[in-house]
Amino acid sequence: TSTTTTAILPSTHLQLFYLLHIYSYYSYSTYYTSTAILPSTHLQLLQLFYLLHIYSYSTFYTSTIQSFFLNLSSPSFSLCQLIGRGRYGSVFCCSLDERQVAVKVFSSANRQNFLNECSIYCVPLLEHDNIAHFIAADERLGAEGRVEYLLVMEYYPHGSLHRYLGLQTGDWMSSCRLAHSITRGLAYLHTELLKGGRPRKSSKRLYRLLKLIQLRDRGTTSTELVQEWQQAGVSAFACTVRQRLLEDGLVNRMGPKSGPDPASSYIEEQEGMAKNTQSDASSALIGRTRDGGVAGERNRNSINYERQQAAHARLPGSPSAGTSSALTTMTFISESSQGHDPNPNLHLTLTQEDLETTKLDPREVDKNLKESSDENLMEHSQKQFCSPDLLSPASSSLLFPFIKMAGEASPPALFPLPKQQNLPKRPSSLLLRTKPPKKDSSSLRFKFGRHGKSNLRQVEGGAKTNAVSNVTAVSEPHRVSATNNLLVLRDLSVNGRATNPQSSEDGQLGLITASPDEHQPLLSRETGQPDVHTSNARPNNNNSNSNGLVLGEGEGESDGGGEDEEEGAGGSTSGETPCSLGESSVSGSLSGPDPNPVPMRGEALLRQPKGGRRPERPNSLDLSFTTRDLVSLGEQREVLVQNQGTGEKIKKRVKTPYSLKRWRPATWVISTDTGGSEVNNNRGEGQARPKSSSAVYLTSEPSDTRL
Ligand SMILES: Nc1ncnc2c1ncn2[C@@H]1O[C@H](COP(=O)(O)OP(=O)(O)OP(=O)(O)O)[C@@H](O)[C@H]1O
Repeated sequence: TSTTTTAILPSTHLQLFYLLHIYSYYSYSTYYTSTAILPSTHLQLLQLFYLLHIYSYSTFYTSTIQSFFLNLSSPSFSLCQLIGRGRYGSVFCCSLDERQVAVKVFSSANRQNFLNECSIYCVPLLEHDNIAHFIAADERLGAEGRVEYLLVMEYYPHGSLHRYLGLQTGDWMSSCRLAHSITRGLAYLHTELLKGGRPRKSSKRLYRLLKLIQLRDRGTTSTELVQEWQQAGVSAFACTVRQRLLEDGLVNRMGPKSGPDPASSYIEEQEGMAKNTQSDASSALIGRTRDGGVAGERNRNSINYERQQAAHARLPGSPSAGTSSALTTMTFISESSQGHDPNPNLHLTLTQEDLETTKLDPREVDKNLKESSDENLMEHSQKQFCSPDLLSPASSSLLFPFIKMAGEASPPALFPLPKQQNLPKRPSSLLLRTKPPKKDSSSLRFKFGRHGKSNLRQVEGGAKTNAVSNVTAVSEPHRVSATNNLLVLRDLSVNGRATNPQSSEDGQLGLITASPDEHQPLLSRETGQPDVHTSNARPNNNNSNSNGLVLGEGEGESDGGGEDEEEGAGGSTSGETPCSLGESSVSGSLSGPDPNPVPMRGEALLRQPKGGRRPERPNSLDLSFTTRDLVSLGEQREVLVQNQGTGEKIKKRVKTPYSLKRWRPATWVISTDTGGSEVNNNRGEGQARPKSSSAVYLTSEPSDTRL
């Protein structure tokens, strides 16, 4: 197909095609499942590939088969040398277009076996190194004027495995290689192509195409064929007729939803013929029984001899009425047709001859039918491709080589391995996405003040100023983490409000999902606290360092932030206005007795503009973090580390803005050090934990941006 496709596809698409070809080896069989797994872009590519593949196949087969028809029917083509003999035919080595091929010749009596074998080879994607390559099929008149069927395959000089092993002796390694190649082919056949023996739609189409070509009279339809058979007095088996009808797409494999089934009508006709003529007991005229009221428990898809006999017994004068031994047909009936399934009529009629010749085990057939259901396919695919450790060689997935191959052939970002769909749930951690800074995000940026600017930007502006002053003016170890806390502080400050963790009452750590006072307005709780700075000075805080200093810094910076007029307005409502943010957060973050707390960037960020009105609640919470912030954080941290010469980790607790409390995640953890331990000053012994604030944990390394 690659050759064919090369001619079809523009060269620019070839590379993509090959990638998809590899990709398809493990995704094609779960094509429908993949719709849930694959990103939409990949899915589109896969669909494109799928169409191309079908197209290339049909083109390939049409052209190849037609050319072979010409050659096979030409007198130059002759069966040269007999190389083997199987149960259903003899195999010859032939020369065709100066190419050695193996031609398996079926007698007319083995026509059904010929069709079966053709149907296997016509399955798309059957191209595999370890599977014999099918070339063409045809029928012709043999030497004695009898029809014979030809199956043309690639010639393999080593012959069958049995013959090879009989003639050769090999060492251990070559035996292992041999076993591996065999199992690869088998695994490919059994796990990816024919799920339970049911051909796919595309294969059905190709199969039909092939069979139409095979028909001597190419224009013959199945209806005409049936008539032809009837006129000729041919006693056809029901399965054969159905097979023909299936080939031409006149019936569905699953049976019609309503209306008469052409196959069954034909079978009924045959039954009528049998009833009228009462002549041919071996004419295989058994159809389905239509009595849905057969008493007793019946197994699903079981062979129902009783029904069979009852059906025949209802035929007056049927020769089989008294001679059940004359029955040559069995009927598989899907019992789901009597259940709730609206489209259940899975009627597979198999003759006794079929069962004998193909050595079908009814239980196996039943199992395969069940396995071929969509649910089972889906389930199977889920197991195959959604295992948590698909890439592990230890995985039991037989497709591992393909997955591995696909993973190697394609960049992981381009073709991510299928993962189980994540159901939306409350996150236990938030991933800080790196995205380019937006001009304005209406979803979470609040509009404060008269300037119409987002609060965030105002704060950021102030933060930069403060950060510079911090870096230059101070050299305290804890500032490292304080600067890193900017990630969280910024996000918190977006909402213009933070709660004081020290003012909490219930002692619950912020790691819990929801606080008991989740629905209580923060204002009502904190109105008793005239100033948040007062609450910061509570003695239970092991971080209660120099609130006054922090306050002083905060005020100074607030002034510097250019929000004086708003600050004045917010003075009376300091408990609810954002102006108290910075102080509380900084006071929470500075660990240990620090006599010289210094303004930090995070502190400045928390210094919110004090608007005359409360901010609106956000419709969504964006905790995105720009790469620019990361870079700046990293730079500032380096500077601070150099200045301070220590890597002491400091955690910072901040107040949760009231507007955030309703949407905050269960835990906000900034884990900037994968290996490092968290510093959590909320876990202090006997320390009163904040009632409504979220705990923010920060470790030292700024490289990881996982929140
Ligand atoms: N493509 C081929 N290339 C070379 N030798 C072949 C090829 N196909 C078949 N043969 C030879 O012909 C012999 C008969 O093959 P055939 O397919 O008719 O029967 P089988 O596969 O051995 O068994 P069965 O009768 O169940 O199909 C094989 O044992 C093998 O030696």
